[in-house]
Amino acid sequence: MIMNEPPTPIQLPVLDLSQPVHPSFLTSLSQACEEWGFFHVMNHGIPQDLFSKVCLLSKHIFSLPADSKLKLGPSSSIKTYTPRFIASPFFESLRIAGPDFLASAKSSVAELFDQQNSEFSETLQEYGSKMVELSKRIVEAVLMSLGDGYERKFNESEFNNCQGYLRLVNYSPPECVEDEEVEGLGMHTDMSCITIVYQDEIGGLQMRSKGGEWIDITPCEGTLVVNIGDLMQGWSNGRLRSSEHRVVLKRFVNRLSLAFFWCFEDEKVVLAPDEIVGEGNSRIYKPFVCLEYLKFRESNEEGKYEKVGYTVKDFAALKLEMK
Ligand SMILES: O=C(O)CCC(=O)C(=O)O
Ligand SMILES: [Fe+2]
Repeated sequence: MIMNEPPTPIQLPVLDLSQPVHPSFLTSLSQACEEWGFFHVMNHGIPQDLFSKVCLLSKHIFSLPADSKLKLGPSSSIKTYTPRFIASPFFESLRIAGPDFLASAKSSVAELFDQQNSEFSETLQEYGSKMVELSKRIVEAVLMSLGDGYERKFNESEFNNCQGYLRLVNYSPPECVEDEEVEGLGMHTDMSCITIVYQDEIGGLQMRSKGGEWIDITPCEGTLVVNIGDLMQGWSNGRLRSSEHRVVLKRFVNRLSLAFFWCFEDEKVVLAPDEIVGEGNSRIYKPFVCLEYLKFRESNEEGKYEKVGYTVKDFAALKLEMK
């Protein structure tokens, strides 16, 4: 009998921020960004205690009664909360927007509690500002991986006005499920330049290969997951891949994640610089305004997360003339 070989586990590169990036590492980083659009980061400067604290505070918020949480959205003026049954039956999230994470957290907290809960706002402020610093360092490494000196050329000029927001996500445990695999968040690409994800020890995040195979991204203590988003795919003329991913849940198991999205400013015109396109290569996207793309995505995917098919390709791909 011929046994099928088990699939080779994918070893995504781990960017180690405690030391200068080695040229040989840049090769694996650029390969991973091109092939998978995913990699890990370690020695990122965010202490485990801070993750634990943010998770604990998030759990407390998600455990509040539904009518309290609904004061934060989706129909209220503040709109920071996405309840279950929008993205999926299991997914609920709270958004804290930068650059003033403190003010953003405070405005949600003020709706939820009679008294000021300054611990929540201050912790989220600390987490948000650390994530901003981390995002800048990661973008720098990604630019280095694209070519010698690109971080010096483009980091300031193109990425200086980026902004971040944080999504605290709670996945309720599926109970009676017929299928073995339950999607907590269906297949999608992120609208960001890069996304940095902390997932708890449960795991469940999966990336999709170019061939359509789902590959587990197993949690590893001390590392964070980084993925390339659509804005970066557009800006890099497709050299960096914004790959589809999803979250699968285990029966009876609750899952929590913290996703940080680092994005261009709304008014930015996203256009790959000539050097990034490279001589002799065709431009595959027309220039587009960041906010217009975000609006395009929002108008196409409300309540349809599991069916997401629209990406930067649908929005900005140039129809190449056949020769
Ligand atoms: O929950 C996760 O691990 C990932 C969430 C995600 O992909 C997203 O919010 O875009
Ligand atoms: Fe995502």
